Amino acid sequence: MTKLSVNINKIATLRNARGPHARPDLLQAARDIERFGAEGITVHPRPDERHIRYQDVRDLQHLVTTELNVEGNPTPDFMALVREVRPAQVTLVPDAPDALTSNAGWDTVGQQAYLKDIVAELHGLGSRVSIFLDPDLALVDAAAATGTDRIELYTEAYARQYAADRAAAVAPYRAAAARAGQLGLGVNAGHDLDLDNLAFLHQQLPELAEVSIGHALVADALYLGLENTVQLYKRQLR
Ligand SMILES: CC(=O)[C@@H](O)[C@H](O)COP(=O)(O)O
Ligand SMILES: NCC(=O)COP(=O)(O)O
Repeated sequence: MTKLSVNINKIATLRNARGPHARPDLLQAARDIERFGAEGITVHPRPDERHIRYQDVRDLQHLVTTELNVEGNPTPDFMALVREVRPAQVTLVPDAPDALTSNAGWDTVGQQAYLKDIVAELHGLGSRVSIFLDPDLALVDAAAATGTDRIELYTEAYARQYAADRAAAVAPYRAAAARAGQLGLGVNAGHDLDLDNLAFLHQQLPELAEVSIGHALVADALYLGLENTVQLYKRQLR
């Protein structure tokens, strides 16, 4: 079974347009998303706190009853936050502070020693660790050597190529997921997944443990409603 973790960054973006206590109520949205059937809540606090604020992560830790997945670059501030919150899963993403959104996976070959230390510290906190990376076999092999539990396949390239040639788009992801499975790594995926491209990825990657989806899901909810949208995404994963 592939779990759906809903990324609520964009709900925070809407709230922040009117200040920290404005509507929509982020915490209530997280509770409702779980009630509507999501199996996890994902947040990606960025250094400028333009959507998820560090305090949101602290608050969510007390109310999420499924799994809280906290994504980010393991800067000193991020590490201080996860030491305090001890999320069920930490997804390491090498994004620059000024990145509009995540735009690259880890170089697990060049940064293996660094990642190994971070993974060990996160394990000491009791968190499962996932490393965001492109679907490249050498990167998967090097990720395994860091001691990470999972990888998160960065699916922007898949999403971009999907309409033109979905078989070609998914091919490197199939190979990377299969290699991860052989190495005993769990496989997550995320970025730009939507109601068009999700079902095919799920069919093609039997190893897929979890997808984290935010931008498209929140945009769809404007038209379809949040409850209906969460259920439509879950249906793609059957
Ligand atoms: C890790 C990743 O793929 C991102 O998609 C992400 O968490 C979304 O971040 P933004 O909501 O800031 O674009
Ligand atoms: N890890 C990916 C994620 O959380 C959501 O990405 P997106 O659906 O907002 O592109």
